[in-house]
Amino acid sequence: MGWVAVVGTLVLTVAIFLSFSNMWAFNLFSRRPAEAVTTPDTTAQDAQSEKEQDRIEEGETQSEEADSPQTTPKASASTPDVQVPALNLEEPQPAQPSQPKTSASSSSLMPPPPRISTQQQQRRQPPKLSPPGGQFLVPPKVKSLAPLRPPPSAAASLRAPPTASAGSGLTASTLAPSQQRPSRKVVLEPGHSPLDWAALASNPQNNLRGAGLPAGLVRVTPSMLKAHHGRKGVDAWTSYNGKVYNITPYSPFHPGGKGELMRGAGKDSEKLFFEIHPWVNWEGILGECLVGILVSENEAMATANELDAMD
Ligand code: HEM
Repeated sequence: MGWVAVVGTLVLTVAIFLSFSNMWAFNLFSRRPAEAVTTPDTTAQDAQSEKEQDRIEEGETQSEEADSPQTTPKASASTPDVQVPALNLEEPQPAQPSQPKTSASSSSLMPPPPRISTQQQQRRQPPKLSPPGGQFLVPPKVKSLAPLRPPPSAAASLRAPPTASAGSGLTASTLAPSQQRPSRKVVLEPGHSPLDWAALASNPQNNLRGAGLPAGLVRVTPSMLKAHHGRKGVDAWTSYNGKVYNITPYSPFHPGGKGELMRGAGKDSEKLFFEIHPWVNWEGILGECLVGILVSENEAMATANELDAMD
Protein backbone atom coordinates (compact mmCIF):
# COMPACT_ATOMS: atom_id res chain seq x y z
CA MET A 1 0.00 0.00 0.00
CA GLY A 2 2.82 2.38 0.84
CA TRP A 3 4.50 1.45 -2.36
CA VAL A 4 1.45 2.37 -4.32
CA ALA A 5 1.40 5.75 -2.61
CA VAL A 6 4.98 6.36 -3.58
CA VAL A 7 4.26 5.52 -7.21
CA GLY A 8 1.19 7.75 -7.21
CA THR A 9 3.20 10.61 -5.80
CA LEU A 10 5.79 10.19 -8.53
CA VAL A 11 3.12 10.11 -11.21
CA LEU A 12 1.55 13.21 -9.79
CA THR A 13 4.93 14.93 -9.71
CA VAL A 14 5.64 13.98 -13.31
CA ALA A 15 2.22 15.21 -14.33
CA ILE A 16 2.77 18.53 -12.62
CA PHE A 17 6.19 18.81 -14.23
CA LEU A 18 4.77 18.04 -17.64
CA SER A 19 2.04 20.61 -17.23
CA PHE A 20 4.56 23.29 -16.29
CA SER A 21 6.79 22.31 -19.19
CA ASN A 22 3.82 22.56 -21.55
CA MET A 23 3.06 26.05 -20.31
CA TRP A 24 6.65 27.10 -20.90
CA ALA A 25 6.70 25.64 -24.41
CA PHE A 26 3.37 27.24 -25.19
CA ASN A 27 4.64 30.59 -24.00
CA LEU A 28 7.73 30.20 -26.15
CA PHE A 29 5.97 29.41 -29.46
CA SER A 30 2.69 31.13 -28.99
CA ARG A 31 2.20 34.87 -29.21
CA ARG A 32 -1.02 35.42 -27.45
CA PRO A 33 0.04 33.87 -24.18
CA ALA A 34 3.26 35.87 -24.36
CA GLU A 35 1.36 39.10 -24.67
CA ALA A 36 -0.93 37.99 -21.96
CA VAL A 37 2.03 37.32 -19.82
CA THR A 38 3.56 40.69 -20.64
CA THR A 39 2.96 42.98 -17.77
CA PRO A 40 2.03 46.63 -18.26
CA ASP A 41 5.39 47.69 -16.85
CA THR A 42 7.25 46.12 -19.76
CA THR A 43 10.32 48.09 -20.67
CA ALA A 44 11.26 49.23 -24.14
CA GLN A 45 13.96 46.59 -24.22
CA ASP A 46 11.34 43.89 -23.78
CA ALA A 47 9.25 45.42 -26.56
CA GLN A 48 12.30 45.46 -28.82
CA SER A 49 12.95 41.82 -28.10
CA GLU A 50 9.32 41.03 -28.80
CA LYS A 51 9.45 42.77 -32.15
CA GLU A 52 12.54 40.87 -33.08
CA GLN A 53 10.82 37.69 -32.01
CA ASP A 54 7.83 38.60 -34.18
CA ARG A 55 10.09 39.28 -37.16
CA ILE A 56 11.73 35.90 -36.70
CA GLU A 57 8.39 34.20 -36.49
CA GLU A 58 7.09 36.02 -39.57
CA GLY A 59 10.24 35.06 -41.44
CA GLU A 60 9.76 31.50 -40.53
CA THR A 61 6.12 31.69 -41.57
CA GLN A 62 6.99 33.28 -44.87
CA SER A 63 9.66 30.69 -45.54
CA GLU A 64 7.19 27.97 -44.75
CA GLU A 65 4.61 29.61 -47.02
CA ALA A 66 7.23 29.89 -49.73
CA ASP A 67 8.01 26.19 -49.34
CA SER A 68 4.35 25.28 -49.58
CA PRO A 69 2.53 28.19 -51.28
CA GLN A 70 -0.61 26.17 -51.95
CA THR A 71 -1.34 25.61 -48.31
CA THR A 72 -4.33 27.36 -46.86
CA PRO A 73 -3.57 30.50 -44.85
CA LYS A 74 -3.08 29.75 -41.24
CA ALA A 75 -5.23 31.46 -38.72
CA SER A 76 -3.56 33.75 -36.32
CA ALA A 77 -4.30 33.57 -32.68
CA SER A 78 -3.91 37.30 -32.28
CA THR A 79 -6.98 39.44 -31.81
CA PRO A 80 -7.28 43.09 -32.84
CA ASP A 81 -6.58 45.57 -30.11
CA VAL A 82 -9.34 47.92 -31.26
CA GLN A 83 -12.84 46.66 -30.69
CA VAL A 84 -14.86 47.20 -33.89
CA PRO A 85 -18.48 47.85 -33.04
CA ALA A 86 -20.92 45.60 -34.84
CA LEU A 87 -23.36 47.55 -36.93
CA ASN A 88 -26.91 46.47 -37.37
CA LEU A 89 -28.81 48.16 -40.15
CA GLU A 90 -32.18 46.86 -39.16
CA GLU A 91 -32.25 47.87 -35.58
CA PRO A 92 -31.41 51.43 -34.72
CA GLN A 93 -28.45 51.86 -32.49
CA PRO A 94 -29.52 52.80 -29.01
CA ALA A 95 -28.43 56.14 -27.85
CA GLN A 96 -25.38 56.13 -25.67
CA PRO A 97 -25.94 58.85 -23.17
CA SER A 98 -22.93 57.71 -21.22
CA GLN A 99 -20.55 58.90 -23.93
CA PRO A 100 -19.64 62.53 -23.49
CA LYS A 101 -20.14 64.87 -26.44
CA THR A 102 -16.67 65.47 -27.69
CA SER A 103 -15.37 66.93 -30.88
CA ALA A 104 -14.22 63.46 -31.97
CA SER A 105 -17.71 62.00 -31.73
CA SER A 106 -19.31 64.97 -33.48
CA SER A 107 -16.71 65.01 -36.25
CA SER A 108 -18.32 61.96 -37.86
CA LEU A 109 -21.44 63.97 -38.56
CA MET A 110 -21.60 66.88 -41.00
CA PRO A 111 -22.05 70.10 -39.07
CA PRO A 112 -25.20 72.08 -39.84
CA PRO A 113 -24.81 75.02 -42.25
CA PRO A 114 -24.07 78.28 -40.55
CA ARG A 115 -26.89 80.63 -40.20
CA ILE A 116 -26.75 83.55 -42.62
CA SER A 117 -28.01 86.87 -41.53
CA THR A 118 -30.40 88.92 -43.65
CA GLN A 119 -27.70 91.40 -44.61
CA GLN A 120 -25.43 88.58 -45.75
CA GLN A 121 -28.30 87.11 -47.79
CA GLN A 122 -28.83 90.44 -49.49
CA ARG A 123 -25.14 90.66 -50.22
CA ARG A 124 -25.11 87.15 -51.71
CA GLN A 125 -27.97 87.87 -54.09
CA PRO A 126 -26.93 88.54 -57.70
CA PRO A 127 -26.91 92.17 -58.74
CA LYS A 128 -30.16 93.42 -60.20
CA LEU A 129 -30.14 94.80 -63.71
CA SER A 130 -32.69 97.46 -63.00
CA PRO A 131 -32.08 100.15 -60.43
CA PRO A 132 -34.04 99.87 -57.20
CA GLY A 133 -36.20 102.80 -58.25
CA GLY A 134 -37.67 100.77 -61.09
CA GLN A 135 -36.50 103.25 -63.67
CA PHE A 136 -34.78 102.15 -66.80
CA LEU A 137 -31.21 103.03 -67.37
CA VAL A 138 -30.70 105.90 -69.76
CA PRO A 139 -27.93 105.39 -72.29
CA PRO A 140 -25.10 107.84 -71.84
CA LYS A 141 -25.22 110.84 -74.07
CA VAL A 142 -22.43 111.02 -76.57
CA LYS A 143 -20.91 114.42 -76.54
CA SER A 144 -19.68 114.88 -80.05
CA LEU A 145 -18.34 118.13 -81.33
CA ALA A 146 -18.99 117.18 -84.95
CA PRO A 147 -22.57 116.51 -86.12
CA LEU A 148 -23.44 112.86 -86.54
CA ARG A 149 -23.30 111.81 -90.15
CA PRO A 150 -23.65 108.44 -91.83
CA PRO A 151 -20.45 106.84 -93.04
CA PRO A 152 -19.40 107.80 -96.55
CA SER A 153 -20.90 105.57 -99.18
CA ALA A 154 -19.08 103.91 -102.02
CA ALA A 155 -20.55 106.45 -104.44
CA ALA A 156 -18.90 109.25 -102.46
CA SER A 157 -15.51 108.16 -103.69
CA LEU A 158 -16.73 108.41 -107.29
CA ARG A 159 -17.96 111.95 -106.98
CA ALA A 160 -15.95 114.80 -108.37
CA PRO A 161 -13.85 116.71 -105.81
CA PRO A 162 -15.27 120.00 -104.54
CA THR A 163 -14.80 122.77 -107.05
CA ALA A 164 -14.10 126.43 -106.47
CA SER A 165 -17.53 127.35 -107.79
CA ALA A 166 -18.97 127.34 -104.31
CA GLY A 167 -16.35 129.78 -103.10
CA SER A 168 -15.50 127.91 -99.87
CA GLY A 169 -14.80 124.65 -101.70
CA LEU A 170 -18.12 123.13 -100.63
CA THR A 171 -20.71 121.99 -103.13
CA ALA A 172 -24.41 122.45 -102.80
CA SER A 173 -24.87 118.79 -101.87
CA THR A 174 -22.49 118.99 -98.91
CA LEU A 175 -23.89 122.19 -97.50
CA ALA A 176 -26.69 122.31 -95.00
CA PRO A 177 -30.09 123.28 -96.45
CA SER A 178 -29.86 126.72 -94.85
CA GLN A 179 -26.44 127.28 -96.40
CA GLN A 180 -27.28 125.95 -99.87
CA ARG A 181 -27.90 128.24 -102.79
CA PRO A 182 -31.56 129.11 -103.34
CA SER A 183 -33.25 126.98 -105.96
CA ARG A 184 -33.36 128.51 -109.39
CA LYS A 185 -36.08 126.24 -110.63
CA VAL A 186 -38.96 127.93 -112.36
CA VAL A 187 -42.66 127.22 -112.27
CA LEU A 188 -43.41 125.33 -115.42
CA GLU A 189 -46.58 125.81 -117.40
CA PRO A 190 -49.26 123.14 -116.96
CA GLY A 191 -48.62 120.10 -119.12
CA HIS A 192 -44.85 120.72 -119.14
CA SER A 193 -43.66 118.51 -116.31
CA PRO A 194 -40.78 116.06 -116.71
CA LEU A 195 -43.36 113.27 -117.11
CA ASP A 196 -45.08 115.22 -119.88
CA TRP A 197 -41.75 115.59 -121.65
CA ALA A 198 -41.05 111.89 -121.24
CA ALA A 199 -44.42 111.09 -122.79
CA LEU A 200 -43.79 113.47 -125.66
CA ALA A 201 -40.30 112.14 -126.35
CA SER A 202 -41.42 108.52 -126.29
CA ASN A 203 -43.84 109.08 -129.16
CA PRO A 204 -41.95 108.44 -132.48
CA GLN A 205 -44.51 110.44 -134.49
CA ASN A 206 -43.29 113.67 -132.86
CA ASN A 207 -40.42 115.18 -134.83
CA LEU A 208 -38.26 116.74 -132.12
CA ARG A 209 -35.18 117.20 -134.35
CA GLY A 210 -36.73 120.08 -136.32
CA ALA A 211 -38.37 120.65 -139.68
CA GLY A 212 -36.54 120.40 -143.02
CA LEU A 213 -33.82 118.02 -141.86
CA PRO A 214 -32.73 114.83 -143.65
CA ALA A 215 -33.59 111.43 -142.11
CA GLY A 216 -30.01 110.66 -141.21
CA LEU A 217 -27.63 112.51 -138.98
CA VAL A 218 -26.52 115.91 -140.20
CA ARG A 219 -22.85 116.93 -140.30
CA VAL A 220 -23.04 120.19 -138.39
CA THR A 221 -20.26 122.72 -138.66
CA PRO A 222 -19.56 125.34 -136.00
CA SER A 223 -21.01 127.98 -138.32
CA MET A 224 -24.18 125.92 -138.71
CA LEU A 225 -24.35 125.50 -134.98
CA LYS A 226 -23.89 129.21 -134.46
CA ALA A 227 -26.62 129.99 -137.00
CA HIS A 228 -29.17 128.08 -134.84
CA HIS A 229 -29.33 130.60 -132.03
CA GLY A 230 -33.00 130.16 -131.20
CA ARG A 231 -34.17 133.63 -132.08
CA LYS A 232 -36.59 134.87 -134.76
CA GLY A 233 -38.24 131.53 -135.21
CA VAL A 234 -34.98 129.67 -135.69
CA ASP A 235 -34.46 126.51 -133.67
CA ALA A 236 -31.78 126.50 -131.00
CA TRP A 237 -29.06 123.95 -131.43
CA THR A 238 -26.40 123.09 -128.90
CA SER A 239 -23.58 120.61 -128.90
CA TYR A 240 -22.72 118.18 -126.19
CA ASN A 241 -20.04 115.52 -126.34
CA GLY A 242 -19.55 115.94 -130.11
CA LYS A 243 -23.23 115.73 -130.92
CA VAL A 244 -25.70 118.47 -131.86
CA TYR A 245 -29.18 118.64 -130.35
CA ASN A 246 -32.22 120.77 -131.02
CA ILE A 247 -33.14 122.18 -127.61
CA THR A 248 -36.08 124.31 -128.76
CA PRO A 249 -38.76 121.63 -128.13
CA TYR A 250 -37.39 121.10 -124.63
CA SER A 251 -37.25 124.77 -123.58
CA PRO A 252 -40.79 124.93 -122.09
CA PHE A 253 -40.00 121.74 -120.10
CA HIS A 254 -36.62 122.83 -118.72
CA PRO A 255 -36.90 123.09 -114.93
CA GLY A 256 -34.36 125.89 -114.90
CA GLY A 257 -36.38 127.91 -117.32
CA LYS A 258 -36.10 128.75 -121.00
CA GLY A 259 -33.68 131.62 -120.43
CA GLU A 260 -31.15 129.39 -118.66
CA LEU A 261 -31.40 126.74 -121.31
CA MET A 262 -30.88 129.24 -124.10
CA ARG A 263 -27.51 130.22 -122.65
CA GLY A 264 -26.17 127.22 -124.53
CA ALA A 265 -27.92 127.94 -127.83
CA GLY A 266 -25.68 128.07 -130.97
CA LYS A 267 -22.59 126.77 -129.09
CA ASP A 268 -21.21 123.93 -127.03
CA SER A 269 -22.91 123.70 -123.57
CA GLU A 270 -21.02 120.78 -122.09
CA LYS A 271 -19.05 122.90 -119.62
CA LEU A 272 -22.08 124.98 -118.60
CA PHE A 273 -24.23 121.93 -118.23
CA PHE A 274 -21.75 120.16 -115.92
CA GLU A 275 -21.25 123.23 -113.83
CA ILE A 276 -24.93 123.39 -112.91
CA HIS A 277 -26.28 119.84 -112.86
CA PRO A 278 -23.77 117.12 -113.67
CA TRP A 279 -26.19 114.50 -112.31
CA VAL A 280 -28.74 115.14 -115.09
CA ASN A 281 -28.91 112.48 -117.82
CA TRP A 282 -28.56 114.56 -120.97
CA GLU A 283 -28.86 111.69 -123.42
CA GLY A 284 -31.86 110.24 -121.65
CA ILE A 285 -33.79 113.52 -121.90
CA LEU A 286 -32.69 114.86 -125.29
CA GLY A 287 -32.08 111.58 -127.16
CA GLU A 288 -34.94 112.21 -129.62
CA CYS A 289 -33.69 115.73 -130.27
CA LEU A 290 -30.39 114.62 -131.83
CA VAL A 291 -29.72 116.53 -135.09
CA GLY A 292 -26.31 115.21 -136.08
CA ILE A 293 -22.61 115.19 -135.28
CA LEU A 294 -20.36 118.18 -134.91
CA VAL A 295 -17.64 118.46 -137.56
CA SER A 296 -15.08 121.10 -138.34
CA GLU A 297 -15.39 123.54 -141.21
CA ASN A 298 -12.51 121.85 -143.05
CA GLU A 299 -14.07 118.43 -142.66
CA ALA A 300 -17.33 119.71 -143.97
CA MET A 301 -15.57 121.42 -146.88
CA ALA A 302 -13.66 118.26 -147.75
CA THR A 303 -16.79 116.19 -147.59
CA ALA A 304 -18.57 118.64 -149.87
CA ASN A 305 -15.69 118.49 -152.32
CA GLU A 306 -15.81 114.70 -152.30
CA LEU A 307 -19.51 114.74 -152.96
CA ASP A 308 -19.06 117.24 -155.80
CA ALA A 309 -16.32 115.05 -157.31
CA MET A 310 -18.59 112.04 -157.21
CA ASP A 311 -21.19 113.98 -159.10
C1 HEM B 1 -27.18 124.38 -121.41
C2 HEM B 1 -27.54 125.28 -120.59
C3 HEM B 1 -28.30 125.04 -119.33
C4 HEM B 1 -28.40 125.84 -118.29
C5 HEM B 1 -27.71 127.16 -118.16
C6 HEM B 1 -29.23 125.21 -117.30
C7 HEM B 1 -29.56 125.74 -116.09
C8 HEM B 1 -30.36 125.14 -115.17
C9 HEM B 1 -30.66 125.68 -113.89
C10 HEM B 1 -30.20 127.01 -113.36
C11 HEM B 1 -31.44 124.83 -113.23
C12 HEM B 1 -32.04 124.99 -111.87
C13 HEM B 1 -31.12 124.34 -110.86
C14 HEM B 1 -31.65 124.52 -109.49
O1 HEM B 1 -31.39 125.55 -108.90
O2 HEM B 1 -32.35 123.60 -109.01
C15 HEM B 1 -31.59 123.70 -114.10
C16 HEM B 1 -32.29 122.59 -113.76
C17 HEM B 1 -32.41 121.54 -114.60
N1 HEM B 1 -31.95 121.45 -115.86
FE1 HEM B 1 -30.80 122.70 -116.80
N2 HEM B 1 -29.65 124.04 -117.79
C18 HEM B 1 -29.11 123.89 -119.03
C19 HEM B 1 -29.29 122.84 -119.86
C20 HEM B 1 -30.06 121.76 -119.60
C21 HEM B 1 -30.29 120.68 -120.49
C22 HEM B 1 -29.73 120.58 -121.93
C23 HEM B 1 -31.07 119.81 -119.85
C24 HEM B 1 -31.58 118.52 -120.37
C25 HEM B 1 -30.84 117.66 -120.99
C26 HEM B 1 -31.33 120.34 -118.57
C27 HEM B 1 -32.08 119.72 -117.56
C28 HEM B 1 -32.33 120.22 -116.32
C29 HEM B 1 -33.01 119.49 -115.30
C30 HEM B 1 -33.55 118.10 -115.40
C31 HEM B 1 -33.05 120.34 -114.22
C32 HEM B 1 -33.68 120.00 -112.85
C33 HEM B 1 -32.55 119.48 -112.02
C34 HEM B 1 -32.99 119.08 -110.67
O3 HEM B 1 -34.22 119.05 -110.40
O4 HEM B 1 -32.12 118.77 -109.88
N3 HEM B 1 -30.73 121.53 -118.43
N4 HEM B 1 -30.94 123.91 -115.25
